[in-house]
Amino acid sequence: MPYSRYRPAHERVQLPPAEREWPHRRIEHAPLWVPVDLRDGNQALAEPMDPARKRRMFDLFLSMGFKEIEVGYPSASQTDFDFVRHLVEKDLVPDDVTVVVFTAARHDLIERTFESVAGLPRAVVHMYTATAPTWRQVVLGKDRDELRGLITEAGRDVARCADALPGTDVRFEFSPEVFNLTEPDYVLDVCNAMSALWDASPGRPVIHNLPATVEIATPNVYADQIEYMHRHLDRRDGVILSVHPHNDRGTGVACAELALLAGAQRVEGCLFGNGERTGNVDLVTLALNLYAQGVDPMLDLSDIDGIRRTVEHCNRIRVHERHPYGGDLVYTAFSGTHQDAIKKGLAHHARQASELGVPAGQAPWDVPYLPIDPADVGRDYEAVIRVNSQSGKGGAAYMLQTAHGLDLPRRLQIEFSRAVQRATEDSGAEIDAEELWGLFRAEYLDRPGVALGAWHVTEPEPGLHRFTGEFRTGTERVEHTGTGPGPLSALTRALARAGITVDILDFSKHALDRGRDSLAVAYVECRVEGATRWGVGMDASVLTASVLAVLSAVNGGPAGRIS
Ligand SMILES: CC(=O)SCCNC(=O)CCNC(=O)[C@H](O)C(C)(C)COP(=O)(O)OP(=O)(O)OC[C@H]1O[C@@H](n2cnc3c(N)ncnc32)[C@H](O)[C@@H]1OP(=O)(O)O
Ligand SMILES: CC(C)C(=O)C(=O)O
Ligand SMILES: [Mg+2]
Repeated sequence: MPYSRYRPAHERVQLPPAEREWPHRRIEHAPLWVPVDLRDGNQALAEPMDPARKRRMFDLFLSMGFKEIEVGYPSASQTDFDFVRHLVEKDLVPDDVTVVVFTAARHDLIERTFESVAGLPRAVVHMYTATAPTWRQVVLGKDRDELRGLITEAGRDVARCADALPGTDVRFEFSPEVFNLTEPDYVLDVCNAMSALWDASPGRPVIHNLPATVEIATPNVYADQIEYMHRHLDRRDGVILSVHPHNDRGTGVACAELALLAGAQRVEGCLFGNGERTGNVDLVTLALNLYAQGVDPMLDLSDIDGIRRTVEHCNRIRVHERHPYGGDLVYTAFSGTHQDAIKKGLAHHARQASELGVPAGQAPWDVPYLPIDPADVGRDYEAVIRVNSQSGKGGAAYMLQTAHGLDLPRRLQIEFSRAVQRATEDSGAEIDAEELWGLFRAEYLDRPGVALGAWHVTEPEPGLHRFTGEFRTGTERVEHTGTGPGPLSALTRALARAGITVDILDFSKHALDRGRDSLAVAYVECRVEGATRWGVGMDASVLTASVLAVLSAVNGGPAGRIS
């Protein structure tokens, strides 16, 4: 591969003088978020959104709490123009929301843009022109001064059109497209010229949006470029410094975050990172990254699957299973040690919440392998742990616990996990909660072998129990009696008389759910004919569950013979 054709970023970008405070800063509040899905995202779709899909996306933005929304490039297509008119004529823009319309720096396109917003109380007109050397020379055919002239002339057009639209409070946005490949002194000069022309002031700030149109360097370089602008822009308190990262190197999110450290106040991006080539920066990830640091993201992401469904419907592109925060698999652990840690972490979290006397959803979050509580974004815990051949004891135990209320003793978890591993290795597939339950039943509850007919336990004197019952295998039936200090020891004596030697090593039981009619489950670890294994019994009566558990252990090995 001819890698030497490519130049490193430091040869392509004139780096600004190094004045950097951004490495020492922290992001302590959310920036102004601006979704550009209806423009930048839409222009990258094989099948651009029709009016119905555009409307659905717009309504989603409102429900999530966006206050500034880029709604299209109305001079470029009739669909975009009509969509802006639809918003105006149906009065669909709430009082606290401002729409942004996008235009190139061309007189005819600017005029058409203003036609589209007539009747809106507020709008941002966003004008762009590429400023980087290759674009100047190859695309626009202009030198630095000529291009500056073209931009300022179009800026005057924009201001004139705004004056001619008295009912609409127009604010201005300028994007030096490919800012990140433009010489710092040149782009600073052009932006300052626009601030002067549009009279940027705190009461009517101008937005300077500095795109990494094509990502070409590590995020620290973008941060340096943004900090340089932040420090040197004229009328800084009359400028909203905005960023617009793309994701060509896969570091769009990092660029946006470092840019915020470097002084950016506003971020343009798309939900789940749709957009040209590898996409615009993903606003969902950015917002939830803040959330995961304890910062209010100022967006409602509590139904992430609903948001994802709408975005997938509108874009006709699916969100990847591993996509941060929203993918199907991102709150799921398959591997044994992760499952074990999550299971312990969730139990610890529940205990902490009850010690603090707060609901689990309010208690501080510190669960291994889960950066946020899946419930906060509308995910449930059931999907957190899934079982395949790489899963250990914890995963299967967690699934039996959440789906069926079973609290398996640790050594039983280990024993059952071997059966799970055999089953999943044979199939090569994942096992779902229903299949796991079927396997558990077959392994412990429905074991063939010795069964019990009629039986009863009496306590002829305190501390002495007598078990009498009919043991059956196939057509054989024998009745035996045994006595012992407890009902189970009496049972083991009766079994010994039937020719089966059983020692009880461990025993535990619990109710399956609260309430008087609930089932009881008993777990018993036995040495049967010299081999140690577990049995499980389930019944409305604790005693019956315990007796069945012993028989389950008996039946766990080679078929027992009774005599
Ligand atoms: C990074 C970004 O996302 S930028 C936004 C890109 N989005 C889009 O292009 C989507 C919609 N665009 C379109 O539908 C069309 O490009 C239109 C309708 C806007 C213009 O179409 P046309 O007039 O046919 O021009 P076309 O797109 O072929 O070429 C662009 C022309 O505008 C010039 N131009 C490009 N960008 C700009 C700009 N920001 N400001 C002024 N002129 C520009 C080019 O130099 C070229 O001029 P030339 O014809 O004299 O060589
Ligand atoms: C803001 C505009 C010009 C843009 O989409 C880009 O540069 O990526
Ligand atoms: Mg873009």
